[in-house]
Amino acid sequence: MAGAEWKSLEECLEKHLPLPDLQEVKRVLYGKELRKLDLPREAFEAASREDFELQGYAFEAAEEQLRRPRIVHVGLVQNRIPLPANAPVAEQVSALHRRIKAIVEVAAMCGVNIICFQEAWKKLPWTEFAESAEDGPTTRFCQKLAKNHDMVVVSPILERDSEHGDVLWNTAVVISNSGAVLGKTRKNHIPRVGDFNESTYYMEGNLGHPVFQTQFGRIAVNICYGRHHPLNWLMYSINGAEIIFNPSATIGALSESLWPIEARNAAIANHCFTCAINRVGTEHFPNEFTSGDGKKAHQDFGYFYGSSYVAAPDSSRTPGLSRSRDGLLVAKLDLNLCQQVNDVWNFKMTGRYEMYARELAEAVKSNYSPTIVKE
Ligand SMILES: NC(=O)NCCC(=O)O
Repeated sequence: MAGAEWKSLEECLEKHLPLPDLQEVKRVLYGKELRKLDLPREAFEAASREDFELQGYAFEAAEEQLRRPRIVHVGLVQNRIPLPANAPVAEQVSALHRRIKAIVEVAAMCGVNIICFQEAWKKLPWTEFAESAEDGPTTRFCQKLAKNHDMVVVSPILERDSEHGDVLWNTAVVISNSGAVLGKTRKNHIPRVGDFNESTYYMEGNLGHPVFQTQFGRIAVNICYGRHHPLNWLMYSINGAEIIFNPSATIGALSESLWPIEARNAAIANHCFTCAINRVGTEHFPNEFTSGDGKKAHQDFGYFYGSSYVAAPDSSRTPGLSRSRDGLLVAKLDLNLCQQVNDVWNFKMTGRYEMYARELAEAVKSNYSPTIVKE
């Protein structure tokens, strides 16, 4: 399993494939080649000074007679944790805030309207990271960023809900570009796979599938492991999401072959844009742990492979950010594309939701027996 030394799938293809083959491979793997965004020189200079990758791509939609283009620039941020996992909690938080601030400043130079960070999660002693979604230090920090840069901020945190007995949740706070907290959404599906046994970390989300109306479009957040659940994406889409962010923390050995497929498939199946964001690097913990999966005790989860990307309803997608570096991916979207693709493929119209609702309602009953026709 490659670590940081294997930079990206895209770099590998470009290095090894002759141009005509490369073009066909890109057509199949990426839908089509997207135009690179002409981002400001100062943004590239700042990104290089701060040592993170910056890439930008544009998704186009057809011109319409009655609607003007609905252009929005999204920013996806992937990063290593700046300090080791056993550094004092307050120092880790400040270092993360400093790193994010530097990246958000570059996003502002690139005209980003909505920015989303990667997933946040951990257990003891990292429960000390947990904070109020409404007025914790990270939310207050993000409110300032949002207001200063006129940018919607999606901020995944570990939430401590002190109004309900200090319950911990894996939460994304959505902050309007006015600086006001628009609301929050919680991770609906908690992984019980390999080392990612988060069932002892926090509870399954209880807020359903909220969609947030922002000045730039309707957005939702499907947190990490939720991306394996097609119905989770579906419900955000049924509630009207035009862009679904998927802040994640996942490692190569477990999910790298799933990564390019799942968010991209969700964009296609739901006539919306999806933004898949993964962290970078290997994180070491002071104590060994096992996950009862037959593997030897170890002190890290494995390699978080970055590779953040944006996918569109017409099956096109951006290349991924690198597997090894912090990065900011800027994508220019025309939200008109969602309805345009819907009008061609009609997945909502042909979805037969009433039939599935009826069948699922039966299937979850304890006395259900599956319909299997036998000779
Ligand atoms: N953070 C998290 O839910 N990780 C689970 C692993 C995965 O979904 O790939």
